[in-house]
Amino acid sequence: MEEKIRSYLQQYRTDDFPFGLPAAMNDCQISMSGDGYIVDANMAFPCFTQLQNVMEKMAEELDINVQLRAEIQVEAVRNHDIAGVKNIIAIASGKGGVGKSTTAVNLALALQEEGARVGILDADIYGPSIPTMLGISDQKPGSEDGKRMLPLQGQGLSAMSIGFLVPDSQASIWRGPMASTAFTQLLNETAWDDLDYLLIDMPPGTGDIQLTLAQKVPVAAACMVTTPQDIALIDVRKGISMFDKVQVPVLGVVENMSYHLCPNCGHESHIFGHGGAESLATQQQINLLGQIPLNLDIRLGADAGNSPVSANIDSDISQIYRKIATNIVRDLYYQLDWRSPATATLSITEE
Ligand SMILES: Nc1ncnc2c1ncn2[C@@H]1O[C@H](COP(=O)(O)OP(=O)(O)OP(=O)(O)O)[C@@H](O)[C@H]1O
Repeated sequence: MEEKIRSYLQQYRTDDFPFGLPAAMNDCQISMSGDGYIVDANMAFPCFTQLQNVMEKMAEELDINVQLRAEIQVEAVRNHDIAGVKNIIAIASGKGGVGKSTTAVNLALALQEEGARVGILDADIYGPSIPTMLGISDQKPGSEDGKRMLPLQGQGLSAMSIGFLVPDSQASIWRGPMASTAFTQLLNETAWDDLDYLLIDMPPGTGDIQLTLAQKVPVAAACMVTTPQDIALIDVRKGISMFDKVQVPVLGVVENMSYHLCPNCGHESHIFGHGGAESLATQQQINLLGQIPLNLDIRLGADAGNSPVSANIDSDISQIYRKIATNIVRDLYYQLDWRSPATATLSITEE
């Protein structure tokens, strides 16, 4: 039976496991326990939900009892010297107000639910909103060694923001170079605690500050957040070309406020237009990583520092964010991790 289980995992194919399960695993041990089996899976990217789905299908198809014990062991896809962080992912938008910060926080929490150690860095020097969204705006970071600040903890995430350090009114008068210096200090002088992923909530837009940040920070990849509206989509194109300039791969686009689902009758209305992000993704040859509805719980959660992702991990909203979060780290692994079977190997032979 152990062989059957291995072969099932080898042949299993979905978007998350396009080369079968072993290609996404660091290790897999199968043992017998009572009248069933235990699968100890060590995965290369966080994907608890998808893995659980595989196990349930396998139990049904092979007609066996299976218990899953999963661990996540992520590696850095890019070399850098930011201590305590493996991979940095920029969450960016071409324009303000599309829900970038809300999306960044909820994706960070979703990644955490999927098994990763996650942090979030608020690069929005002029309008830091992460402290409020995590419900920790009244806290101040401490330090153990007098050199590096300890990140604050909000809903399990390690967080750092200029909002913890100076009043809003003070940061808003800083000029570009001062703002980007403040940001690089926040990144370098925080004692990040062995994070698999650090999500950076980028300032909206594609001006000088954004370009400097994209250049200075060793970002593994970026994700763009947009609404389906034309004007927001035009700005996304600018964002993609900004990251292209500094050779940061853009994994894809997340469409926020994509549709509204009527809580009474279930009718889906496309308030800000329909299909925009999908056609943009096709044109720009990037992935549509997912679509998030306009939802009252998302707005209330962001205001109250109580995200719907962690408030109810089985809710539809939570599942949407968790799938998008897995799509992002999955693509990071398959497209950029040197250990991934999809990463080309280059061999040079001497004539
Ligand atoms: N999917 C959603 N459903 C309902 N409300 C949302 C959703 N996404 C974001 N919001 C709300 O939209 C407003 C703007 O969101 P947010 O602050 O995240 O935008 P932003 O793009 O980061 O803005 P800025 O450009 O100022 O940094 C907030 O009130 C937030 O609660």
